[in-house]
Amino acid sequence: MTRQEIFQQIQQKASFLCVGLDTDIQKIPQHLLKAADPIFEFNKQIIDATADVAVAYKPNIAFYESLGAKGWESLHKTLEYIPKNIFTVADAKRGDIGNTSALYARAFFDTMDFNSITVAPYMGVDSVSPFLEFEGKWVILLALTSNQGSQDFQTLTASDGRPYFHHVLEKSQTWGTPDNLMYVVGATRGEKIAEVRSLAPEHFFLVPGVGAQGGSLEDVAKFGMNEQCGLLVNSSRGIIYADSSENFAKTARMEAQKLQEEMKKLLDHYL
Ligand SMILES: O=C(O)c1cc(=O)[nH]c(=O)n1[C@@H]1O[C@H](COP(=O)(O)O)[C@@H](O)[C@H]1O
Repeated sequence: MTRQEIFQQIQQKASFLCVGLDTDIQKIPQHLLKAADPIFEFNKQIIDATADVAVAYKPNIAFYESLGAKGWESLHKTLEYIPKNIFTVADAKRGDIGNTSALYARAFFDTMDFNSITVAPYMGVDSVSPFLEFEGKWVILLALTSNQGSQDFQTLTASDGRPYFHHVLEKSQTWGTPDNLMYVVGATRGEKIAEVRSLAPEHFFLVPGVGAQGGSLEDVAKFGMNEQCGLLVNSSRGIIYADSSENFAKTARMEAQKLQEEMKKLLDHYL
């Protein structure tokens, strides 16, 4: 999927919402446990309920691989079920020496047909570039993450006096382009989003941390939006676990729609 196609979808839906499919067998409504594949059944209903307000879905791979072969099967079925015009993110946070990264890339881009994958930059160029070799696919590189531990390394000062995440943003722009590289920038880092935007004016950002982690959507738009919106804002728990009753999908839709309505206002204001 191209950058233009992602932007078109954002305009059509007046939304830059990514719904996180962090589907936890311990948290899904009890009545679904009777289904042959409860994880898929849950995802299917969430997708049906939110597809008109979501421009992306992000299954977090940990929730699936923790269940072994059955979990991978649920993931495959979920990916197949997502409408083809909606952007898909394999939130796998991979990255290893070159030949291993090449196989991770094959797993998520060939064996499965995800549009993108989250990748950790720590091992450098040869760990990231195998993912960038796939035509039409995207790397979403961790730049400044939403968690507390992001301060352990990402914001440390390098020998030239600038924080490490600045180096990640600058160096990686020699590896990929705004047409195959996005960055993860946590919503919990409000004012820092402007700093990231100044270093990567054209790139799309995947922004997790709105909802359960307390990030402000308004700040994300204020500091991060560019001419093509340039944002995919993720919420997982805030949408999919808003209700644990049989009405979960309806409530998930209401939560997703609330975010979409706020996003529409922000798009009208900033674009
Ligand atoms: O790469 C990610 O998606 C990610 C990066 C980051 O900095 N922070 C972060 O929370 N995430 C993911 O985004 C999702 C956030 O989920 P909620 O906090 O439930 O909305 C989880 O799947 C996290 O693994």
